[in-house]
Amino acid sequence: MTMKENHLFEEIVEHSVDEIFVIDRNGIVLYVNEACETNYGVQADRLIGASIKNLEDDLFTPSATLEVLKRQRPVEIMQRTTRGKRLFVKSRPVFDKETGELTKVISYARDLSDLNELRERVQKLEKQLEDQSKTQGAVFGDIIAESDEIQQVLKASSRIALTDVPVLLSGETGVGKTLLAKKIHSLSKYSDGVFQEINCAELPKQNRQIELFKYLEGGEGLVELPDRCTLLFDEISEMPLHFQANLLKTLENSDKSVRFIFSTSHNLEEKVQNGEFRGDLYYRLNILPVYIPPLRNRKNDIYPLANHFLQTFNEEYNQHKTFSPIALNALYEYEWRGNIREMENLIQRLVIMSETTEITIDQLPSIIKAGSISHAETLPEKLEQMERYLITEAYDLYGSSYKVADSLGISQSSAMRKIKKYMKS
Ligand SMILES: Nc1ncnc2c1ncn2[C@@H]1O[C@H](COP(=O)(O)OP(=O)(O)OP(=O)(O)O)[C@@H](O)[C@H]1O
Repeated sequence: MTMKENHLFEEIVEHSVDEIFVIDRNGIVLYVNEACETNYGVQADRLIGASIKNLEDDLFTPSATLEVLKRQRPVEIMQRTTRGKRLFVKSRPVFDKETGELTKVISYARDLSDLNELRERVQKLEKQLEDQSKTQGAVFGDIIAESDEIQQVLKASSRIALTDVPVLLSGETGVGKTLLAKKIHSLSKYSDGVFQEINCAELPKQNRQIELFKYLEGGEGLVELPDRCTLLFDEISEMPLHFQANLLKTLENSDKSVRFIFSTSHNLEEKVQNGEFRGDLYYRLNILPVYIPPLRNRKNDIYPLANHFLQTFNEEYNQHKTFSPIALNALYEYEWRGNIREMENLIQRLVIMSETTEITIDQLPSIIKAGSISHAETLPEKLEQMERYLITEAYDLYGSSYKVADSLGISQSSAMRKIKKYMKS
């Protein structure tokens, strides 16, 4: 080895992150590199010449080197230092080639404290995630519920699910009343029975449902219900008046083997005032009312829902579509009169029909494009909308906060802040 090579070699060993520790056959320290300072808080030259027996317990425990001296073979152990480090130590004996006697023990120690800490943190996070998905899985399942409004609805529903009292779900068309009814069924003691939907507007036309009704009334019907079941009377306000009388009787005589859920997208109270709905039935149904707000009043759900449907239809049609930020922003601004159903149908159509991987604003229906900066009322609202539009458009175009800052003449940190504000997804 040349002088230069020797020097290089020394440097490598000296600066190795792993500690290198060498003792002779009597357990006297011959060499230790500078990693020992971090592991034990003692400088290397104070250790050289010391006996390993004296160092054990004072600096670390147990000693891998002593084990090697005893057993004359390689040893791997976890060691704890008095500085609180956890070291993984590999110790190897070195034998004299001629006599075969042990001459030295070389040990390599790797500090695993950080790794352990990291592992503990990961384990903790995994546990948190598991707990979270357990509660969400149990209560929310596949219902997207980012907004406080819908979380309140879900909380109330999971309490309601534990009772057998009739429930009245109200909200505009497509807000998720049927989905929620199914959720209540799945969380209730009726979940092992069937969930049956009855469309009240269609009632006079459907013989099977009339038969079901006869059965519920206690008459002899062709339909038999299982021991326990949930019946969802969809659009209850559309039920003809003569059926309403039957329903009232059924509810009064119910033996609790059936869970009744009613849904309406109309104002039942108004219908009562107009004489189109029986008041006595209304009060009977309205014991546990649950109102699901329209999507435009719970904007926090828009991005998660859009992403959820994009993912679902991407999987279904084996696609990898994404939304351009500005298209996503237009979905955010839109009024969604048809609520979640409208969004679901639109995204399904876009995933199937879009010819590009990225779905851009010009592929959206013109009503959505047009609305994207229109309905702000006050000056601050209008300014914010304009800013949202400009930021998302610039980001859409350039894809970097630096270029957005440059093109709009603002600082990069301000561009960054605004991108985060307007483009959370
Ligand atoms: N929070 C949600 N997360 C995921 N999907 C949802 C959510 N809410 C509704 N949906 C979906 O939107 C569609 C419409 O929902 P649903 O049929 O339950 O609405 P509805 O209020 O019963 O409508 P209608 O009054 O017209 O009967 C369904 O495909 C449903 O799965």
